Amino acid sequence: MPDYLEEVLGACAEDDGELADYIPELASADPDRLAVALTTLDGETYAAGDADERFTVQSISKPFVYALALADRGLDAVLEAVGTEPSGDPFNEISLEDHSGRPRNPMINIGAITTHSLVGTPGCTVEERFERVRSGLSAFAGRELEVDERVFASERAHADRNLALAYMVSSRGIISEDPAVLVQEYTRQCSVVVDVRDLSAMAATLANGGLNPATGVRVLEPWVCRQVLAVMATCGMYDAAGDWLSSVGIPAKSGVAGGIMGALPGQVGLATFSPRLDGFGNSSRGVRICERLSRDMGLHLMSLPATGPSVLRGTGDLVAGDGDGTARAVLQGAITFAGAERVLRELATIEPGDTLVVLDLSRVSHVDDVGRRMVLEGIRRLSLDGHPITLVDPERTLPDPDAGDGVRPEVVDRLADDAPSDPGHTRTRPDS
Ligand SMILES: NC(=O)CC[C@H](N)C(=O)O
Repeated sequence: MPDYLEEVLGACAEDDGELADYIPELASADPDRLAVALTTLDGETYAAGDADERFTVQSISKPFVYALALADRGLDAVLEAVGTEPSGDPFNEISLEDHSGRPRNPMINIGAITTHSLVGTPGCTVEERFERVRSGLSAFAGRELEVDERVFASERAHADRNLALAYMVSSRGIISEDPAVLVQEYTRQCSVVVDVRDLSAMAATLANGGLNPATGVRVLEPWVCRQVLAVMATCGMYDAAGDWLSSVGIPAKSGVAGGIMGALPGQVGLATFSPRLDGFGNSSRGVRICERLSRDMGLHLMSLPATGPSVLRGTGDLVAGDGDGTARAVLQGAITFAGAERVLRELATIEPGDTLVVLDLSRVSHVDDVGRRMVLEGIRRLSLDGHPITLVDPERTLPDPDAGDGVRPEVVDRLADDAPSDPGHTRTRPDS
């Protein structure tokens, strides 16, 4: 992986675009810095290039602060103030919905300024709210992040446009606090300092359903992650969001200091840094690196492998036992809707009767809620047809297998007549 990342940086070294200069301090950045990092969902981070270079998070803070607002106030309260439609406009436009006056989405400035006002418990002080933002961003990154006071002061002195946006939102009655204070605090949020390792850890936390894979800390509930990733996918790259989703296919967010952060749900978090920006305000080389990573590593959200058909091991047919009429299905991988449907279709071929049905889950890695409910419904119906059922589930991937109607299958670690498949790796029963 490190060699590959070096190779990608080499291939994307040519640069074009301009430094953001509407924030004077950003114009003094070294424009040639280039870095990439990638974090797996078991917490391994790979980095290449100027990975120790620090820069301000800028707009990449927006999805994370949106997440904190959702966690603190709930979906309805946040949706009342900020929409979820791509604006098709540049990041600093006055993009308000005509009918409601809401900012169109939380990834553009006008929506992000509004979102900042929703963080923390209602009535908290400005300082408490900012500490919630700072410590929240830090939890995503897995280390304590701080504000770059120079960039903060520099942007604060040139914040007329954001002030205009905040006054527009205020005039529509969406915020009730002083717009000047809100812009100041939003600007402070944008001035938090990160490097590419931080950003890729933050991205990996989103990709991992809210659990920081490096620290093991649960930062968000999965529903918040899903909401944030959906809005990133449609709005994260501003008026280039459609091109980005079709060419890269990774929910992502860029910042004017030159960072890009991308989170591919269930797979990986990644980040790039290169300060020169394209006409949309996205890092030029960062966009090219992400395109390449996506292409090389097959990271496009819309090209997921089929998981359903392979969930039944072997030919997929029920395996008849040693002439004793036992029906046995060996399941493997992740059981979500598509896999559970496949399992149910197979179980439905079993004629009513009193033969034993064995469902072997010892090779199952994960069962989601719908997979669990579907498998349990299959068990319930088999039981009503007269079959005793045994679940081989040494890892308890199917927690609390209560199928309703008083049906509770027998759960065993392995069948009595089964030799352990790999004596070197004896499974132990988790503490109950
Ligand atoms: N695109 C960005 O990164 C914009 C963030 C910047 N702080 C601003 O509000 O203008």
